[in-house]
Amino acid sequence: MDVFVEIIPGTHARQLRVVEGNRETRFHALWLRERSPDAETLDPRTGQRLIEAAALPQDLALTGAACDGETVDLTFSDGHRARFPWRDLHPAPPAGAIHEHWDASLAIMPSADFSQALERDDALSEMLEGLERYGFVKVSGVPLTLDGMMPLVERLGPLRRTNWGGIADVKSIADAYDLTMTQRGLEPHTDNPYRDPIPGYIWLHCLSNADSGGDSTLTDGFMAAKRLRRDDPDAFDCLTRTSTRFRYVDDDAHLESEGPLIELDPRGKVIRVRYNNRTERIPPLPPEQLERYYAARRAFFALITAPELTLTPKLAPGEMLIMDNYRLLHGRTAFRLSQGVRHLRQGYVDRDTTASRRLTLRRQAGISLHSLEESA
Ligand SMILES: C[N+](C)(C)CCCC[C@H](N)C(=O)O
Ligand SMILES: O=C(O)CCC(=O)C(=O)O
Repeated sequence: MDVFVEIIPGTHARQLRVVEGNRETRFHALWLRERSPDAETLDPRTGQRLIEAAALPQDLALTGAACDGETVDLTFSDGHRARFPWRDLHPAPPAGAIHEHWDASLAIMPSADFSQALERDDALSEMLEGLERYGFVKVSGVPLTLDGMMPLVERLGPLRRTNWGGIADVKSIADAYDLTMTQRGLEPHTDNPYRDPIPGYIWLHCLSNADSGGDSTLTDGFMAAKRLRRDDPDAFDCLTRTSTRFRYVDDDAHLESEGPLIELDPRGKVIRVRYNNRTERIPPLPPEQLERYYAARRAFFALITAPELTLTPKLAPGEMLIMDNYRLLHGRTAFRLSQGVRHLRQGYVDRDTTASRRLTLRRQAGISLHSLEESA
């Protein structure tokens, strides 16, 4: 296979081309200089940068480039010499989209076994990769104790505490201070968009369910957003540009936050959905804007409640859903208790905590992080 590097002509020697067969990657001279893998540039122990990247000369250029198939040897106009392992400048092509968007036809629900994930790193890794790919995972065999989920939470890192404490009850009670504590159905929603930051992952553990009703509903918000973008681009545009507000108030707390129902990154990729009818308080925008917003929200609501996009698992005692709260909408059907009690427990875990465990498990298993890093 033909392998070579060259300083690209006509770029003031500020770009490098790395070629292997018919695959080529281009690099900026400053990018290469600030990542030079040597002990003056990057601290050998932490990998953190020692030089100030923003203070490098803006016109820094490459003065030499060679490759022997193993190492790329570069020199720069500031006299620096950098040697990169070839594969660091030529990562394997990205392994494809890590997110798989789904609808009601999803054949196999991502699932995990509590004690296996607790005891075996490969099972925990599989659980977290499934969670990343599909936005949720159903865990079986969770102990039927109040904090039964806790040992598995602790495999990842800290539980996020809130004004409701650590792991909290979701149970109907006479004097409900939140509508989740009634026997009402709950529309598909994301949790707590009135917090900042919004909880990353929801862990919802069933201790007992109602005989009739109380089924869970799950919708892939990224799939719904994709459909909206395709079928009603004007509505999509409106929901990505209108910042709405959410509010939760009880005797001890006043929580408020705002953001769009569909949030994009600077490249236009959907990175988060928010939806919580019970607590949304859209500001009094000019009526023309609201007119458009209400039509768009209605179109989005039709999608997140569409049976062809919705899964309806019913949690049995000892089952638990872990859900990506930036992607998934969850809800439940109404129930009526003639006897017994429907008792769920819920906890939150942050996104960085969850991602960190997934990535360290990958590293342990020797799966390259390279393409992830470079595409990030
Ligand atoms: C029952 N307790 C108050 C502890 C939790 C309430 C859960 C949060 C709510 N379902 C939401 O829509 O964000
Ligand atoms: O009761 C349920 O099944 C779900 C509760 C819920 O959606 C919530 O607490 O956010």
